[in-house]
Amino acid sequence: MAPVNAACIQEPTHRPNPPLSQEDQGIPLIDLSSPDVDALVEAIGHACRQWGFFQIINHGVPSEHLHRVEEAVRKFFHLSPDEKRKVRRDARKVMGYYDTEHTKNVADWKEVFDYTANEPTLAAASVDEDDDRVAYWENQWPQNPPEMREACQEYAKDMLELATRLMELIAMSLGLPARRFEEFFRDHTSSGRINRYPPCPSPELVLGVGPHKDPGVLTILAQDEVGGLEVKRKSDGQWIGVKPIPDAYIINLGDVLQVWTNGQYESVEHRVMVNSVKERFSIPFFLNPSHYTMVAPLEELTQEQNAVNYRSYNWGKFALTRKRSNFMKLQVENIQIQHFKNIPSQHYIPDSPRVFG
Ligand SMILES: O=C(O)CCC(=O)C(=O)O
Ligand SMILES: [Fe+2]
Repeated sequence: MAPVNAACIQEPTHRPNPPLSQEDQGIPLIDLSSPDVDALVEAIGHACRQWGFFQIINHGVPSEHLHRVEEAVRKFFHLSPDEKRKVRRDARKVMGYYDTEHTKNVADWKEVFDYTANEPTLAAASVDEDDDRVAYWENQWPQNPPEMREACQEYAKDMLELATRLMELIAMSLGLPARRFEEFFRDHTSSGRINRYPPCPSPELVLGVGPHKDPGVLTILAQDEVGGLEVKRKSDGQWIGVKPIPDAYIINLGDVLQVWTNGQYESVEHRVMVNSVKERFSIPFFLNPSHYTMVAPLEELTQEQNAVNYRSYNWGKFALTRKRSNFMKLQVENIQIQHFKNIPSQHYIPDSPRVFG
């Protein structure tokens, strides 16, 4: 087993504390096949407000599609490091394999494969606010195993369908028309990811993924039976283990939804613990808007609340800034959604890092 690299070691206050983590204390479980739409919308609204995190069952995604991805990626991750690095992600090619991701400047104990769902994806070329040039993200599929490409592409279609349905339910839970969010996804920048967390000789010192909030609209996550994901409960800040449930998906709200709802719904911090015995796989799908979307609180909701709680920002530039900071260790704090929060009677936030560029 590879020894723990110093770059992965968490500050003592961030280290996992397995004996204290309580599994699944009330994380909502929602049956999407319920014929009572009003009750479903109410359950979704409640879960979004109280937790920002919930699990769904009977979601309509064929389980064979997920199993096909699981089998293919297991073969891929068990190839030699040299073989995997043939499709390595770098600063220019933003999709592919990598094993150097950092969350908030500490290296994660994991390896990853990323692919874009809408290929080629129209994206921002630069983090500079005055630079309007666009780039196209393309996928790098491994030659081995050859079936991985098709399995992931088929799965991405399922995820988009499910995400569209969830966004309709979320819109209704806010008293908005079901298709209120549709306009933001014309050239969506959604992506799929496979996380593999190898067994670790010192799981008490590291995290598979450090505490973070997902930056996009929402995440649909499949986890295997090993467990390790924890969510920070909004009501008391306790870390709660998210119990693996066969055939369920975990949904967590991202920062964009927090801003669109003017803070009515919040993205929630989560992290991943690893263990010394078993490898773990998780398969998230990140629903993201078109790169040119100016993310801002929806007018209907700011009128209702008579306040605008966030400044608007360009999604493509935000996403690119975050992608770069996750890829290497930086000397400054990386960009976070709280930097866009409006503070009454204050025009700027003195200690915020430079936002773009
Ligand atoms: O592995 C998990 O359970 C969660 C991973 C995660 O939070 C992420 O990839 O953003
Ligand atoms: Fe996450």
